[in-house]
Amino acid sequence: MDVLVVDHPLAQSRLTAMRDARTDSAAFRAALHELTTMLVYEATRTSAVEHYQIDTPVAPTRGTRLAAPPLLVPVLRAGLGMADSALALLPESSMGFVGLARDEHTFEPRAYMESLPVDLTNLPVLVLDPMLATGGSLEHCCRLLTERGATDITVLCVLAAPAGVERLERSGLPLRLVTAAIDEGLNDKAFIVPGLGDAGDRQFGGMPRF
Ligand SMILES: O=P(O)(O)OC[C@H]1O[C@H](OP(=O)(O)OP(=O)(O)O)[C@H](O)[C@@H]1O
Ligand SMILES: O=c1cc[nH]c(=O)[nH]1
Ligand SMILES: [Mg+2]
Repeated sequence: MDVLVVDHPLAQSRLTAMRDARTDSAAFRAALHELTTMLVYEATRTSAVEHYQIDTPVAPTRGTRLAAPPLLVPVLRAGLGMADSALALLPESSMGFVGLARDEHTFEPRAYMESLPVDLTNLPVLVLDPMLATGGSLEHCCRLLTERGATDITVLCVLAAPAGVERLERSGLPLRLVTAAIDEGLNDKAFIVPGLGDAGDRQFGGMPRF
């Protein structure tokens, strides 16, 4: 699996703001928006392009656009905070949604929402979820996508734990991972260490578990 760590100083400064326990929800969301812009920019660096003819005010010239704008798939809740900035950079993209909540005791993802196109053949997909911890949630999401024919999936996250990276690698799914950092590991509650806490709660506040 191809793994890209975006270690640009501007990306790392947004990540630091997100890690800092003193950062309030508004500032956390703002840092996530800006960091997502940088992650999308790096993730699409190698995207296929097509050329077409345009006229500047001075002369005809060759224009460039993405050959196939990717389907964006934020994983609810935490991935919602990445959706707007990704769509701003990729305005021709469509968006699908997957809702997953990790069980606090088993750490297994529980699916509660799935809104995706039926056929993803020949469509690149950009999955948005800030956290790759055990990897259970993102593996589940990516399987939903490959069951619909996706063969070109880029997972965009803010933080990854080595266990999650290994799990995605072992899954054999057609994935690429773009992240701002790979952290030390997981604690006994399967939270990333040093991490940033619960990315959903830090954006939107705590919520009762089902
Ligand atoms: O790699 P894993 O061990 O599966 O953990 C990562 C998942 O946990 C978080 O979501 P969470 O279940 O907390 O839901 P939320 O976004 O609603 O807070 C995060 O956004 C990932 O989806
Ligand atoms: O550290 C973690 C692990 C899973 N989900 C989060 O939001 N944070
Ligand atoms: Mg959460």
